[in-house]
Amino acid sequence: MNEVSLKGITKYYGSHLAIPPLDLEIPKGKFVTLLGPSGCGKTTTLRIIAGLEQPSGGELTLAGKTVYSGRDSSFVPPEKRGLGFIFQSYALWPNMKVDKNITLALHQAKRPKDEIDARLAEALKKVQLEQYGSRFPSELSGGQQQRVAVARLIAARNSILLMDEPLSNLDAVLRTEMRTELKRLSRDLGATTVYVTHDQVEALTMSDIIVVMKDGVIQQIGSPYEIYHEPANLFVAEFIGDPRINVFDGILEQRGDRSILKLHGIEVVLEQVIAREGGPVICAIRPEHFNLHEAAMTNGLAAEVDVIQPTGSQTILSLSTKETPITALIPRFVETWPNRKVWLEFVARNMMVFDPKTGKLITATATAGTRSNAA
Ligand SMILES: Nc1ncnc2c1ncn2[C@@H]1O[C@H](COP(=O)(O)OP(=O)(O)OP(=O)(O)O)[C@@H](O)[C@H]1O
Repeated sequence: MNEVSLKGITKYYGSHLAIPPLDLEIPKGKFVTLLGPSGCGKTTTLRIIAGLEQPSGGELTLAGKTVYSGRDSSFVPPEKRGLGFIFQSYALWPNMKVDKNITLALHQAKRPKDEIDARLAEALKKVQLEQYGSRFPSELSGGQQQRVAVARLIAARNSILLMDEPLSNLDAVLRTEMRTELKRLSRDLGATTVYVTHDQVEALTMSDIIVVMKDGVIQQIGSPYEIYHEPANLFVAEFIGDPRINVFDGILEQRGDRSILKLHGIEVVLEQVIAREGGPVICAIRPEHFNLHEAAMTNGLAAEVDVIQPTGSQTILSLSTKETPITALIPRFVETWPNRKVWLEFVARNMMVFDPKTGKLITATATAGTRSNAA
């Protein structure tokens, strides 16, 4: 049974339809991220699950219990849904010390004192704030306050956790640390987590399942691998990946038993035959999927290295060609490029092809990229 189930959920703000009928099934124990650009309806969807927003129609079930139904207008309020929240602002009570902030809900639920003390100690230990129980939130750094919010979730032991951009106020180093902590928390609690972000790195690093949304409509539901390597459409392909995927206009030609892509004067023989008539298509290739050559190649795209940006383990190269700017990513630290002229080889296996009218993927690039799982 799915832990969170949305069936035909809609949401109007006045006459504005923010969420057209939305179906989403979230399996128990999974870390699911709602990802998309600003205004795509991620927060509204999360607030509907939380009960902070009343839908306009549809049905919502949590752990098999209907908490909203448009049919009879039944609505279970947030405090009765048994959910744990962590939002952008940590929502700590400023006038309560850390230990009270963590245990407030347990006191309200009239749990026995021994149990509350034990859960508090465990939660403070998990977030390494054992010495901070008697401080006020204002006496803590932003990262420590965030950890108090995490400790509150640990102590509450909710089986469904809802998180809305919880890391957006943190600096880069803390953000990476907290990413690990939240992922560990979700795993250790065996919780079903619904996480909202517009940050694709967070989505890729933390999720079991990513739900990509645009204008309130789900574009794709898949594992991080599928979303990255087999994007359902051009929107997903362009939204995921940093640096962005390179996109070209191309022509598909069927020649004998081969499908060939022609773009910018070069030809790429595709590994699979595409079962459709030849004609204009949109091709896309990720920056890490070029091979760069110093010597001229007949079937390589001539380019000039324009800007070099080393990021540490990788270097982003901005290249110019006669037709279009291209971004390439190479897996080493590069500061200078002796001879600016290069030839870009397209790796056919990694070329994605999209329908120019619908934007839908027409090649299944299941073999793209290298998928590896530690033994
Ligand atoms: N209280 C409100 N009143 C009117 N319109 C709203 C309200 N809240 C959200 N909307 C609209 O609903 C749509 C979805 O908003 P929502 O906040 O869910 O998007 P989001 O993807 O979470 O964006 P962001 O990342 O910027 O928070 C947007 O068009 C927004 O303008």
